[in-house]
Amino acid sequence: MSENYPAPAKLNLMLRVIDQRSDGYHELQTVFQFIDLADQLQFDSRPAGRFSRSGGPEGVPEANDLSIRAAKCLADVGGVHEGVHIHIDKFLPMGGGIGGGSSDAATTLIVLNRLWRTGLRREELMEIGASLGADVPVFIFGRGAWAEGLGERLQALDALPESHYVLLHPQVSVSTREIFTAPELTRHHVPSTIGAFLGGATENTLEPTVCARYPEVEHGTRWLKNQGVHDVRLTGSGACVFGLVADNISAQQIAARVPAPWRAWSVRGCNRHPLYDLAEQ
Ligand SMILES: C[C@](O)(CO)[C@H](O)COP(=O)(O)OP(=O)(O)OC[C@H]1O[C@@H](n2ccc(N)nc2=O)[C@H](O)[C@@H]1O
Ligand SMILES: Nc1ncnc2c1ncn2[C@@H]1O[C@H](COP(=O)(O)OP(=O)(O)OP(=O)(O)O)[C@@H](O)[C@H]1O
Repeated sequence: MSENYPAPAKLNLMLRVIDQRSDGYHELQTVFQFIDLADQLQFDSRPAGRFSRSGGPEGVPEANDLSIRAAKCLADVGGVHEGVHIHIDKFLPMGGGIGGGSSDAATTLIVLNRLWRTGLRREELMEIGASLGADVPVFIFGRGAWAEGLGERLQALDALPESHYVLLHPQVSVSTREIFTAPELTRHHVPSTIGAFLGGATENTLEPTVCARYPEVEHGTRWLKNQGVHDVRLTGSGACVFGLVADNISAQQIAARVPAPWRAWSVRGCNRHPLYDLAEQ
């Protein structure tokens, strides 16, 4: 039986859209923190040119899976004459704003770089990651971070409180692309600072657009607030919302009360990716 490798989710503890570039992408400021909720991946060697997947996200064809795309990119860049079978035990909701697909891709790059002995440095893996999606590089960077640009200019924040959160998925899937292309989205905000974030400026400026288009997200936010959860906000482009609680027990009690079909978890912030040392050369 092959080894299990985690692909943890992330939260955006704040997110601010600063500007729109001429190619349509948006300049952001955001704070990333990992959480202890993860997909689990297994890798089995296959002959050159053979790439396959089992398990994994429902409705995503094998060839489009970000983990398979990541494996193929690494094989190309590294001149690898091997294939791989990837099994994904999927626990992270899709279109949840917690970076499930991106994290699967990052774990694939980190693990295959070892198994295939491609010997790429962390920065090189991050570059491959950036070609797959804006959220991939931070999972390879492996530390809680302040991010700018599309999320690729990263500054480690190792002293973020590793708080307990309740994370709620209101059973809708939000397309990141839909939110960023929405005509009503406010695209220009005055840049913030790490100091302002640490002082409590934790707004996600995508939230009004997401809540207007997906009322379930607003209902989920209200439900968490009614349970006494503090500082409730959207992560990424949603659909998940999360907020602070004092400890694991309170988080579990609140999560257990969540009305179906919503789902909720007691999670804890982590400033280090569980595979951080595996990516270090
Ligand atoms: C919202 C965040 O989750 C915050 O961490 C990320 O910025 C989104 O990262 P992601 O899901 O990896 O997004 P990508 O797959 O790279 O982009 C999906 C689509 O969102 C839009 N997009 C994404 C990121 C960005 N900074 N500006 C954009 O305009 C683009 O239309 C793009 O086609
Ligand atoms: N292994 C994978 N797991 C999940 N989604 C995948 C995967 N591979 C490709 N995808 C595609 O990526 C899309 C985004 O999925 P993901 O779970 O990363 O969303 P998200 O949590 O909203 O991400 P983000 O916060 O990065 O916007 C899915 O709708 C799916 O089509």
